[in-house]
Amino acid sequence: MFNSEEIKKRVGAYAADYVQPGMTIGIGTGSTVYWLLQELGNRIQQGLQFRAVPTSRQTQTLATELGITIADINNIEELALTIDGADEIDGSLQLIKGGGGALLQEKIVAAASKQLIIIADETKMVSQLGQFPLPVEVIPFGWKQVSKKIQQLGCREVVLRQKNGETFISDHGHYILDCHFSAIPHASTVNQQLHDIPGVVETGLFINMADMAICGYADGRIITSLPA
Ligand SMILES: O=C[C@H](O)[C@H](O)[C@H](O)COP(=O)(O)O
Repeated sequence: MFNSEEIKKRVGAYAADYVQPGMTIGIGTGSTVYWLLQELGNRIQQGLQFRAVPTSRQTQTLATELGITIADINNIEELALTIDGADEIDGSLQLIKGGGGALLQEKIVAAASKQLIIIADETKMVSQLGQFPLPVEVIPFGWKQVSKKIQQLGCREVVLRQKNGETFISDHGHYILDCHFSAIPHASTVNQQLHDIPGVVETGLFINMADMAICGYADGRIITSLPA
């Protein structure tokens, strides 16, 4: 049996096969993507050449250390593919993302990509989204007003994200509200309702964006799935 870190490592390495010479790709953020980056770093040593748009400062720093050529998204027509992690994945490959606070840049990069491949361990697969608190990125001004409006949508608790005893600030200078819905049966509707609240910058709901999920299991299986 494989432990959680080993599963992430195996899935990250597996997904590296999708990166072909000469591609310009998007690279996500998080502890699963960490292992993808390590494998891509190995392959660069063996001669693989590609360019990447990172989805966070954290990924940009690590990618640069590993010798990955960084591309500016504004100079690119379209990305061949993006590989990213997720916090929850349902059977239709609708996602909750943003546990690491990178949802805004991740969504922009995913939207600029022909294909979005999600890498995850089995704990991320759910029958319905919403157990994981939904991250919503908001501008700091008036965040309590925004929080009240989110509660009016049926969210039982909204928590201003903290890190090391201080308010978490995203790469783009925003706050993150972690929204405890318990269940999100109509994710597309909730996504739209959240976007309609003034002050909301982006939500962690990635609706109809993922083209494939690569999921690793403790027993060693790695299963790819397409939207149901
Ligand atoms: O903001 C973070 C991202 O959306 C991550 O992709 C997500 O939180 C999953 O990260 P991990 O692979 O560390 O569970």
